[in-house]
Amino acid sequence: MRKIYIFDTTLRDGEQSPGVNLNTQEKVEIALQLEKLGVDRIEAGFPAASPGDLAAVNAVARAVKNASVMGLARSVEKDIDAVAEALKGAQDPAIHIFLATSPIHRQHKLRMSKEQVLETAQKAIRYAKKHFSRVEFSAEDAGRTELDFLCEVTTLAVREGVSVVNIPDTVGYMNPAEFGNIFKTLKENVAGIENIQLSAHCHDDLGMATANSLAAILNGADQVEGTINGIGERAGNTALEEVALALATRADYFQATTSLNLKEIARTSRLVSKLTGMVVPGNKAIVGANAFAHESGIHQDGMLKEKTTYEIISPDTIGLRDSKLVLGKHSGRHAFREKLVDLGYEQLTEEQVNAAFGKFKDVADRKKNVSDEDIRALLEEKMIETPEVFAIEQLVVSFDTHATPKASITLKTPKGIVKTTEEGNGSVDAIYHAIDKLTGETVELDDYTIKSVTDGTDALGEVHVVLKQGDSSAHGRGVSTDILEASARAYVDALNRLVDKRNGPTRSRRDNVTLI
Ligand SMILES: CC(=O)SCCNC(=O)CCNC(=O)[C@H](O)C(C)(C)COP(=O)(O)OP(=O)(O)OC[C@H]1O[C@@H](n2cnc3c(N)ncnc32)[C@H](O)[C@@H]1OP(=O)(O)O
Ligand SMILES: CC(C)C(=O)C(=O)O
Ligand SMILES: [Mg+2]
Repeated sequence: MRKIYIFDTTLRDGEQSPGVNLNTQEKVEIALQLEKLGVDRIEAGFPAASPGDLAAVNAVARAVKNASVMGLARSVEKDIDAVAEALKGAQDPAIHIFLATSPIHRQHKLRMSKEQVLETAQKAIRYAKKHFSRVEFSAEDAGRTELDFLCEVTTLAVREGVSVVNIPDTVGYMNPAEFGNIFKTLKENVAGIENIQLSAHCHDDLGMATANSLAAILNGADQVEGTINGIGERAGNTALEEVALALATRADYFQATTSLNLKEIARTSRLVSKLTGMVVPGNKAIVGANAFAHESGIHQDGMLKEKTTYEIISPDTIGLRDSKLVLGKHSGRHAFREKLVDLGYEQLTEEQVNAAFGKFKDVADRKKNVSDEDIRALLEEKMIETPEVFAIEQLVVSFDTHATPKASITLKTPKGIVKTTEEGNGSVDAIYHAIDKLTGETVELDDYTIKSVTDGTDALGEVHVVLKQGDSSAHGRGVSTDILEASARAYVDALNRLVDKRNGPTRSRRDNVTLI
């Protein structure tokens, strides 16, 4: 297996993400985690950018012991001096200098001819070599540089004794075939290329950074540059975790490996996200919250039978505990039953599971994710099987800050389906008036409590009421994503229990199940 060197630029190119600004302490914290992850090279910043960045790079240089710490410089002496200053005290320092080589950059930005570019690069490399034994040279915008000129620049850099020539696709313009061909061409045409390392530095403007980096590896690149979570200028850089996992998962194809301790990937990703404030999208490869989550019934069934049906990477490879089976409206009975067993409801009959599953699908239609608490709440309600003397068929509530709240209820009663509309001091009061009228029961509301059983605005609300009727009282509970519906259900549940009590010994089947 060929070793691919990992050059992490989270603290430099990653910090170039709009809105990201890491202080010294944060840079050191990330650098130490990158060291644990096992990256070979850490580009800690751009020391000429500001005294603060110079100090931060210096702090990183002094803290890190097991990776080479590097700083970036333009091909100008004062930038190189700043890197030399910043890397004082580093165990294994190296400099990264760059100069754009593409016609667009030469003409419009640098305003240099090809000859001036070659001359400037040569002078800068020579100057850098006075301070550093290891110099990396980058031909900025290499992707849009004429191939013969890129060969010329690389030949010069090799001749001047750099250790690494980096080929950046600065604007993410390349596709894998083209980018791979650059490496093949350099390998075949640059004298002495075998004495240096070739590096790939890709950006993700067209979503091809990882693919381009892998194409570079297949065509001879020794090093890949990138960032954790793919953060960076504009659409970001190559996500290093993607390259590392592609190499590890498809070692059969790439025949290459890295020195990364893959188990540190999840932790590193979380830290970088926390300190940069760059939220990792849920569907992000490898480190997104959904990367090891399965929602649909067919996939969950496959996962329960054999994980490799739907997972090419085991979550524990990157330091996560387990895959997640997320219950939602696409889930099926296999996953639902598994969840019930997990939650301690293994004694339920097939009939009870089916009834609970139907209820679960109702909630899932209204809620993005159905949590463990939601399921517990649903089951507890389902399993207390008091005979349903009264049942809500429909509830319509009208609320207006300038009018009296009204509730229209359609109720199933022993006399048939009945309907009424009543007003109240609030929406719940109107609902309870309407239910009183339809049931003909005279009760007193002794207690009413409401709580959210799960998180978020689409959480399940749980309402508890206590109704008194003469000497008798009964507790009722209702659960719904809508608190008015939960209130109505709790009230009707309590009424049913009162009637059940009045009718003598319970006819409910609640003894079959254990309530938690
Ligand atoms: C592709 C990349 O990611 S490159 C790295 C990008 N990162 C950064 O730019 C972050 C740090 N940069 C900074 O803090 C500032 O830009 C500084 C301190 C480097 C320079 O600031 P200023 O002196 O104010 O110059 P400014 O940024 O406005 O312009 C850049 C100048 O550098 C020149 N330049 C750009 N790249 C290079 C290079 N590799 N070598 C030499 N000169 C360069 C530009 O042509 C321009 O020169 P000009 O002033 O003669 O027109
Ligand atoms: C400085 C260079 C390597 C860079 O970040 C780029 O070209 O994208
Ligand atoms: Mg870059």
